[in-house]
Amino acid sequence: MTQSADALQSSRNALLAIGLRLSGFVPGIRLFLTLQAALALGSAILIVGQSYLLAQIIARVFIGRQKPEQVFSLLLWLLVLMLLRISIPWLNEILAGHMAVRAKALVREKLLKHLLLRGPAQLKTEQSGELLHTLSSGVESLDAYFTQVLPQLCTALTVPIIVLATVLLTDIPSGLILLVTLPLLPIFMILIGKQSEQVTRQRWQELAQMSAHFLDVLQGNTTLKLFGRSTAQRLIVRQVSERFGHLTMQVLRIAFLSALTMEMGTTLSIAVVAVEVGIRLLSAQLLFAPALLVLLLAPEFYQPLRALGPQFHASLESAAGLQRIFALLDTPLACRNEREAGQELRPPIQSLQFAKVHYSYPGTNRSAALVDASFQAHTGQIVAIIGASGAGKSTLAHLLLRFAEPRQGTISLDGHASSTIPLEQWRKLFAWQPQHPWIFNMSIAENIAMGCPRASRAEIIAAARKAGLHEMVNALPQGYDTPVGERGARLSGGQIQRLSLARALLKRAPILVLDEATSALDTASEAQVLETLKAWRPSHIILMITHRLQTIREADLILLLNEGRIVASGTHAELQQRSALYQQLWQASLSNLEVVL
Ligand SMILES: Nc1ncnc2c1ncn2[C@@H]1O[C@H](COP(=O)(O)OP(=O)(O)OP(=O)(O)O)[C@@H](O)[C@H]1O
Repeated sequence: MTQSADALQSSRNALLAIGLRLSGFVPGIRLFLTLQAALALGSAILIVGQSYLLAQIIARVFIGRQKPEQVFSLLLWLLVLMLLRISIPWLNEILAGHMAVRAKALVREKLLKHLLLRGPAQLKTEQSGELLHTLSSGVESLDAYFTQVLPQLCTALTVPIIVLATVLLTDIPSGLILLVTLPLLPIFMILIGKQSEQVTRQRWQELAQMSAHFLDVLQGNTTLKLFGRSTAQRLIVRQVSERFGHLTMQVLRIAFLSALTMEMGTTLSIAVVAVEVGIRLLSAQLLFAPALLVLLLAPEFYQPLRALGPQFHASLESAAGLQRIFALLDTPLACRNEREAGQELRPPIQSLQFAKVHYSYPGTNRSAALVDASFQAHTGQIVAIIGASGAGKSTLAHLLLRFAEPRQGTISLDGHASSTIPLEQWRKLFAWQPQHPWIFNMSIAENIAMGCPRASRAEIIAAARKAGLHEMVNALPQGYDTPVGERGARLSGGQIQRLSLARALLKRAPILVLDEATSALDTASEAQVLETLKAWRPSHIILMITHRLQTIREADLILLLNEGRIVASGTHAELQQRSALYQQLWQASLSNLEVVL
């Protein structure tokens, strides 16, 4: 009994915790619950009224031998109550449907915003397919929570109490039987449900894993085919599907068992009331009308609890999805939250500074990705960041863009530390061309306009010209309206890079961060891009991460990174004199060797 009470408590707490958590960011939940409770109360009163009228009509016609005309007004009232009772589920559906749509939109928005705030470095630790599953199915599970679980819970908490009070007032012994059998049903249900809770959660995780795996296999289809690994992957998918099927059957078995227990429990309880009422009616201890009222009310007493059984399983399904959503929302951000108030910082920006910046990726035992990095850059300068693969170049850019916060040290713009400036405002000051640009399944113009959604077509074309993309786009039959396919499938690597550069240029931010901006370009296109950057230099700070040393000959400052440290800095001429490592790299790039930096 203690165990069952615990189970009851923990399930109620889980549902309550979900409600409380949701009420934090879905306004109107309290009002929704109040309306639901009011509708449940209305429903309970209508059930009692309807049963009372029916009992009276039958007693008057069959026992009192009254003519139908004499009970006409009662019949009319019965019709009115029946119509009102029918309208309650309809009202419920509208209300709950509306609330579910609103809650889903808000939760999805909040989750997406949180994921975007986590930035690329942190998101790398998640599986895209699993996130997609949570964003779609996890959020959709709110539907069941609002349209089934909460309304049924309100009904189950209200109707039995009103019905019980009526039966107690009508006939105390029958009321006592209902009272004794009442707690047994939810306890049975929750005891069985507790078992299925774990299986349901497991099933959710399995489904999420399966989605993640499917996405991985689909995206890496070409590689799998080339390396002859598609059959092995098919086998893995089959195994995961079989495990998922097995868990689904387990959930269904438990659901069936719980439904059976509920049905048997309620049928037996109703039978006990019926026998007790029948015996007392025969021995004239009870009149016909109250006896009939008790018999009519007994099934109504158990009905909401019976209906709660399947809803309880729906609630477990919702809880598994919602718990994953809350876990994602609870993941601390690697950067300060954009809502935090801070100073206003607007262009133009004169300088940026790294002062003893230190960073190590969370969850890694390896040495820090960036150690004690210090440098200054001013408007009008091109700063080149070079170094071997894994030296920490992208990490430096990510910290500057605040996809992560330094563990130690400060990054500042015009003397204002990043921690004092709201994230959204900070990022407005940067245009970024990432190493692996993301191209959306939209037209070329729409993709470029990501850099500035209000840009006119003329501005988009001007940015494309500067990035050396215009000629190619012009040659296409649909020009700038050409759809580029998923992840820019219809574009070459070089075209994707130019499109991404056009997007960054269109943003007209005072600081331009280019991560391998020209790595996929031919020499002529690269020269064109470098000319554009030279033209932008006077009014911008330009940071270029590159492996191609020829492109940075004219940089004002070159930072040479090695194992997370800036081991040398200066102009090309200075580094030629001072740094043996730089000389080595320069010689290697001059002789056009395939140097893996
Ligand atoms: N999300 C991450 N989690 C854990 N470690 C990471 C993560 N991203 C990068 N690292 C590690 O941090 C170090 C620096 O990586 P970073 O990407 O900054 O190098 P890089 O100089 O830009 O390399 P490349 O030229 O190949 O792009 C590497 O050792 C890398 O393995």
